[in-house]
Amino acid sequence: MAPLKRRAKDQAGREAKRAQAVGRETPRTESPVHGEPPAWAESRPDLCDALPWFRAVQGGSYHKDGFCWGYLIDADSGIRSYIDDEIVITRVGGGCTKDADGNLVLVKDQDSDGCIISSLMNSQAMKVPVGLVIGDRNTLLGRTLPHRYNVMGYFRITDIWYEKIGGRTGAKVRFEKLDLAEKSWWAGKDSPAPPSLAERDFAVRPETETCAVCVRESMKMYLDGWMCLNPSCARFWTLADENRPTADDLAFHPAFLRARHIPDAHMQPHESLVPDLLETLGEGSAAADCSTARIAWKGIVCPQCRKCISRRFWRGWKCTDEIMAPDTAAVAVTSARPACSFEKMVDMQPISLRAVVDEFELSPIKRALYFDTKYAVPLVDDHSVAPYRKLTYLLPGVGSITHFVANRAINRRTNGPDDLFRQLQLLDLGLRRYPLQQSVVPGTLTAHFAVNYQGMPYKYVVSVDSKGFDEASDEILRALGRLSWATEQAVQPDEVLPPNELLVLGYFNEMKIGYHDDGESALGPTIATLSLGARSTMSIRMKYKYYHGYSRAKKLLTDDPVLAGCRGEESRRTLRAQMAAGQLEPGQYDEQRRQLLLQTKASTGCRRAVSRTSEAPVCVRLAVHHGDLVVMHGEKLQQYYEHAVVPEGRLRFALTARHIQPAQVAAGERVRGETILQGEQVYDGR
Ligand SMILES: O=C(O)CCC(=O)C(=O)O
Repeated sequence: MAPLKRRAKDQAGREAKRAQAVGRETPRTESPVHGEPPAWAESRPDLCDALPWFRAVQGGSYHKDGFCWGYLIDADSGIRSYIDDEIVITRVGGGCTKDADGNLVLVKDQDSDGCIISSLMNSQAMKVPVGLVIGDRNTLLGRTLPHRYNVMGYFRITDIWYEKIGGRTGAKVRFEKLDLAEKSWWAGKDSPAPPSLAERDFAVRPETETCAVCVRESMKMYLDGWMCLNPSCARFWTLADENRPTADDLAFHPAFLRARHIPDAHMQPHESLVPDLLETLGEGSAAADCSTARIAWKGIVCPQCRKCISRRFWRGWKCTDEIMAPDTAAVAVTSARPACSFEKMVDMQPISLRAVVDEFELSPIKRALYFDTKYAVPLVDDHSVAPYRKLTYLLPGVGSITHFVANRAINRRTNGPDDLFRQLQLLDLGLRRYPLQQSVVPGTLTAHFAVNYQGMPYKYVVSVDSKGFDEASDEILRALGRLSWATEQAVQPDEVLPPNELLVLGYFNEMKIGYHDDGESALGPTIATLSLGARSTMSIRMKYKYYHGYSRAKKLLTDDPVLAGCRGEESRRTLRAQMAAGQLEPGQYDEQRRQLLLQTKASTGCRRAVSRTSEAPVCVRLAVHHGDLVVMHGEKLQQYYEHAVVPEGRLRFALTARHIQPAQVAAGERVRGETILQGEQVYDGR
């Protein structure tokens, strides 16, 4: 085989592999495009993180504040959709569901009350250009698109109208490219240049006719004849030739497709198509100023290869990354494209505690505590671990949560929380964001940074190699000393398993960790966390299935533990007792539970009205401050309950220590886990 031909064959094979790896059909061997998009992405979260005009991680339209800002044209643009080098005609989303073949079908009539339609109408009326993105599942264009998501350009909305689609009224929109002077990058390779502006006939327009019934004008959009396009008219979507049974095979009128609007200097987009976030963040001290701000952990468009990249690293952005979302990683492995070397690391100057803590004197002499009776009220112990205040929340038969409340003396002590907060910022801990394991949108990253020392990969994210404690700094080991101390204070002596694993989480402004549990099989039942920097709120609630007694798929629990505070608790407990006493057959038990839980509208025995689909109410809520320690104990606590943490300031660290059963760690790795704390690494509780 001639080398060139072989290369082409290899390329086609790679394309096919790539498509398979990301779960798509093999792209048809379509004609190539003429150029490269000004920005592109391999995952939807990357795209939306980097482009302010397209923040919609789901759905085809990004609309906000009443306007439509961005639109995605992907696999299914609906019947009578159209695309060429300058025009896009597509369906308007909303009111659809997927049929058995995955095609979107309208389930209700669309009208201008819908937020997508009204946002498009507003953008048209107020001359707001809309950014268009084309996905490589679009087959209408008939050309091979270079990336999964490709930014096309800014378009104006020229027409929004209604058609009859599958017996329903559905809206359509026509976009026209704003810049008619330049050849579109998605035009066919070697295709002729577009006519110059001087050569164009801007007068071409389809004819309009007035409906004899509703007296409204409609354009003659279809070659097959004029129709009234007013959905409230009796003549809507009816060709003059009424003998035609359906209007499904209509073709657009050439004048409708050829019509172009004279460029309008006043029609300017709100934002750049490819924004330069890095330039706005500045350099040196200016950059340090906002290094943890919400805007500083948005994505950027790589200035070298134009890929949209999320901020995965504590210190900045890297275009090529060894850990990616499953679908994007597959692309990286099989893509013929050489890896881009671009990276931008920010000068992260330490942030003072003053900048993240709102309290007048940073830490209280002794924290005054108030407990909202909406949530569990703890046992308060001011003596046994003074100077800490010890708050214990007991979940009978399940476990406990112990909150060690710090104060000024504890925090200010040399190498105490105040020092640790600063020291951790000076270290290069290797914190980064990972793709969430279970996420509706593949490639979604955690909204916090993480690094794991020894042991089990962090369950909340994809598996990652952890560092050994032999690589841990003195600061990390001192934190581990505090966490070991807290574990010993919170747990009965015969139940203490010393922590041998530590997870550091870092939160910038507006970062958080959503509801999850820490119940990995190889982990002991105790989880201790040291909190540094901004205050946070920790919420604990029963998992959905234990609260309701059935899974989200409405499958009854086989073994219902009937936890205190669950929905319909008393009745569920009675039924379980009857079943245990042999008064109910298993089938009767299930039937009665089904009636109680799934067939009644509202639950009984709850403190608030709940629907059959709502999440369990928060049962324990902790205000966790700088220097505080929280210990969760009990295997069942992780099995039955879940927790979330939402910080409030510009920077927070959470250091969480757990015990991993050594048998679960590969033999060669165990030595890395030895944690012999020395000298001041051992904490004395002061
Ligand atoms: O940020 C925190 O305080 C808690 C982190 C957490 O939930 C975890 O490590 O599982």
